[in-house]
Amino acid sequence: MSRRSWRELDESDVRVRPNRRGSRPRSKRRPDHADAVAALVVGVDRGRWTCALDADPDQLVTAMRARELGRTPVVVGDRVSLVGDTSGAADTLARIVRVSDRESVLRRTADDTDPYERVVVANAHQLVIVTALADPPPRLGFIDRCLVAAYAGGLEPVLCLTKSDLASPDSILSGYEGLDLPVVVTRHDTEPAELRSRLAGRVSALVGHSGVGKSTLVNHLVPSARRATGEVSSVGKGRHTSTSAVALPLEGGGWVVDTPGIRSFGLAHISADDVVSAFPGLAEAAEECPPHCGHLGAPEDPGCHLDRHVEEGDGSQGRLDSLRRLLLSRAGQDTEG
Ligand SMILES: Nc1nc2c(ncn2[C@@H]2O[C@H](COP(=O)(O)OP(=O)(O)OP(=O)(O)O)[C@@H](O)[C@H]2O)c(=O)[nH]1
Ligand SMILES: [Zn+2]
Repeated sequence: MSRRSWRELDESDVRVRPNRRGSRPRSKRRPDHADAVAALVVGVDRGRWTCALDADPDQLVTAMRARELGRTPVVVGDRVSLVGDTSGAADTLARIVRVSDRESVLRRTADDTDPYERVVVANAHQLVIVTALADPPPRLGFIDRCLVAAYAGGLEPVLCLTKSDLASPDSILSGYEGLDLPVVVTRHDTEPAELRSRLAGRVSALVGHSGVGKSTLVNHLVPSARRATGEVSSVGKGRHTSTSAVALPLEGGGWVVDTPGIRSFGLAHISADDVVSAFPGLAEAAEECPPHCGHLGAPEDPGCHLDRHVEEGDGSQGRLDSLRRLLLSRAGQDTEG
């Protein structure tokens, strides 16, 4: 069975210019950029990329994309090579000449203003799904869609349940027992120590609907970021309206990537097998399934081997149920996301 991996789904791959047979070689030799320096993209704004040299938050440089890259997407989290003026001094501009292969990709979904699914964060190790326990009430469909996006994109999901002063996490927790999903519970008046230790030294993308307390959380984690929260309302200090991702440095190492405006994920291109492959044990069992099995079980997939696998005592029913709920959310049967 051939499994597509997120690597093959990377949009930068499909945009590679075809090597037209018979076209004359370019007269100008491509520079090899032996003097290029490594940097991490931490922000993108209208054709300018903010890059941290050697991923050091104290060495920020503004860069443009070198012409030779064409329209190669460069997003927050990308590891790039810079040439030119990398002093970071005011009004200087370095050039991005290379984008490294991505270790993971988080895509936002296509919408009315942009019909393409696009990678919004590259190379994040984890996806922190921020959900309030109340006000606004939790949306399980959103969590499920985030999980699918994380598994398919090569990120480890972490569920962060906020506003625990308003409601208990118990019922939500029971809904995710079947998954090996780390859960942290937070509230605004308490230091998020457990979350902080999960983020240390890693790149973590934070996603969540408006009002769940994501900015409050980010301000705990990165006080210098001063993300606008729901309480800020005075004119001129309004809530941030930026819709692009930004990486904020954690003290002691690691980055949190805030993703304002990104509320749903591109799942259209994700196959059932992409999701199943994130479930060790079930993934191997699925190799016994008939061709093109969607793994939903009867009536859709009556021959799915996963049912037999669990009946024979080799896997837990709860875990299979969780997997199937995710497969359904991928198939668009849940539209909350
Ligand atoms: N009771 C309670 N309220 C909280 C908690 N965390 C945040 N809030 C409040 O919830 C509201 C929304 O918080 P924000 O941090 O702005 O939420 P957000 O997810 O960043 O929302 P956007 O800025 O719209 O993206 C604010 O009024 C916060 O004060 C919490 O743990 N408990
Ligand atoms: Zn199957």
